[in-house]
Amino acid sequence: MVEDNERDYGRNTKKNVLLKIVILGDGGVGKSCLMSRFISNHFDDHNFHTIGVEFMNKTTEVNGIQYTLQIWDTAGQERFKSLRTPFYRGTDICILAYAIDDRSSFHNIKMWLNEFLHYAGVKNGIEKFPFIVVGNKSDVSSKDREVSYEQLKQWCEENKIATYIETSAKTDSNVVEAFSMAVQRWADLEQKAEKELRMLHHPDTVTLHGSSTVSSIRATCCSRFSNV
Ligand SMILES: Nc1nc2c(ncn2[C@@H]2O[C@H](COP(=O)(O)OP(=O)(O)OP(=O)(O)O)[C@@H](O)[C@H]2O)c(=O)[nH]1
Repeated sequence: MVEDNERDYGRNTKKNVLLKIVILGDGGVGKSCLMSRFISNHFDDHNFHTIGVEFMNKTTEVNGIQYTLQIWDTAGQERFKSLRTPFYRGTDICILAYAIDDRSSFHNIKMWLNEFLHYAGVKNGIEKFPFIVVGNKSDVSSKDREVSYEQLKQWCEENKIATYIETSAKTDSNVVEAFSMAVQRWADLEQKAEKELRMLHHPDTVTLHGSSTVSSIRATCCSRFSNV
């Protein structure tokens, strides 16, 4: 995560959490359009390919916590690989995008996942990193659809990715929801990691049968204080 002096996750909801998000996927699936729909609620029917990377910031609130999202739109074309991969390090959330009317972009999600894992240096396992798979262009007619929602769901289950959604940058369907889901997933995993860390440093606080971690910690604190 990008360091932020104001950060105080989980305690003071008025403070700001800064998160770096990268959007990966084949050229033409709509990564730039997803970013501009989310940032400025704008859709441009252009056909320019991104070269290298571009990033933009947006402040948003999820579950009462304020986040500044630094969103990195990357070039999906193979020839730009060396320009985009150096920017993967330090990423907090990875959006893997495909277009629902383009089967090959869906099959390539695995390649994008592996490229990200390699260059971002993610070592803790896929299930511990906040990935979200986004099937864009959900506005296309059913005769043009080449990937079903069921296939998306199944692929994510097989690949241990808990968060997925279909969007349309064109009609503004589920775009804000996709980013909110991604942030929520990050927050859930962060909370889980903090809990694990607490357990590691205070192993004596979690072994009381039938009591929650919080009450176990409280119980330990009280007995320590009462000994003073
Ligand atoms: N029907 C439809 N078209 C879309 C949608 N999102 C993007 N497009 C179109 O898809 C084309 C490619 O969109 P981009 O956002 O440039 O795609 P990209 O993934 O950023 O492509 P690269 O920069 O080459 O990696 C453009 O012509 C967009 O207008 C969508 O939700 N629905």
